[in-house]
Amino acid sequence: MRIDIISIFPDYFAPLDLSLIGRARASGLLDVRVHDLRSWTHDRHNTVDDTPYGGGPGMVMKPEPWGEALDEVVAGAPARLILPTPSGRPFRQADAERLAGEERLVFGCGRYEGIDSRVAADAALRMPVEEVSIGDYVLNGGESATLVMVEAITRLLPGVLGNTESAVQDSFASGGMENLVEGPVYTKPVMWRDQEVPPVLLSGNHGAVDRWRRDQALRKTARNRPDLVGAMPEEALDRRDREV
Ligand SMILES: N#Cc1ccccc1Cn1ccc2ccc(-c3cc(N)[nH]n3)cc21
Repeated sequence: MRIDIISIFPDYFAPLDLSLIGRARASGLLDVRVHDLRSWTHDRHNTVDDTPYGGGPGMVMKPEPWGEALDEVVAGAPARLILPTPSGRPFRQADAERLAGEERLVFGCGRYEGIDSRVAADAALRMPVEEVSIGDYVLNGGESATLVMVEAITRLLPGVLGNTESAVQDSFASGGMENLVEGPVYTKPVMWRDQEVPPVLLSGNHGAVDRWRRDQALRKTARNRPDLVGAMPEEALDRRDREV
């Protein structure tokens, strides 16, 4: 997969040189290229913003640098443009799985009060464009949202997670009945500050461990994410779980 990121803060993406994504890039498994939008400005001050038509607070990102940047970065090769924005469609695990199947993604990171709306409209003449929100809160720009989405997407690519991790068992399994959050996890020592590891996990009884883990996940989901429990089909809850 090739990912291009366009931003006025390219250094924001230094974390993509680290850890699993950094290793995947170094091994050639993943091709991530970060571009400074100001490379496509032509004035002395490298201007990327201007006042909003119709008045209002703040500034809006000018369309010209974006148009030239996308023309050069995409360069006719099929790519999907992802534009983080507070007003976008919610980004979910199912979107991460869907986008992990793409050959090329381009992330356009806005700042100020956003990017001139004609940029998305013009790009949509040549490629699929998605305006996406990572949550109902307002960030200062698209960079953090892009880091979140790039991590959620690329961790699903074959070979990116090491042998000790697995995306298969992740919670938020999209589409299946197990719309559950992760339950508690434990490791050595068996006793720590007067807290012992639940004995079932030491029993070697895999059936009992699986049932216990599912029960704990249901309880945690009911406690922290009642919205997910409501969406769970009745048959997914056995009699014991209905007491949660
Ligand atoms: N647009 C806008 C905007 C509108 C009003 C106030 C502040 C901003 C800042 N901003 C500029 C670019 C940009 C990109 C993504 C987000 C973003 C995404 C999520 N999920 N929250 N915030 C915010 C962004």
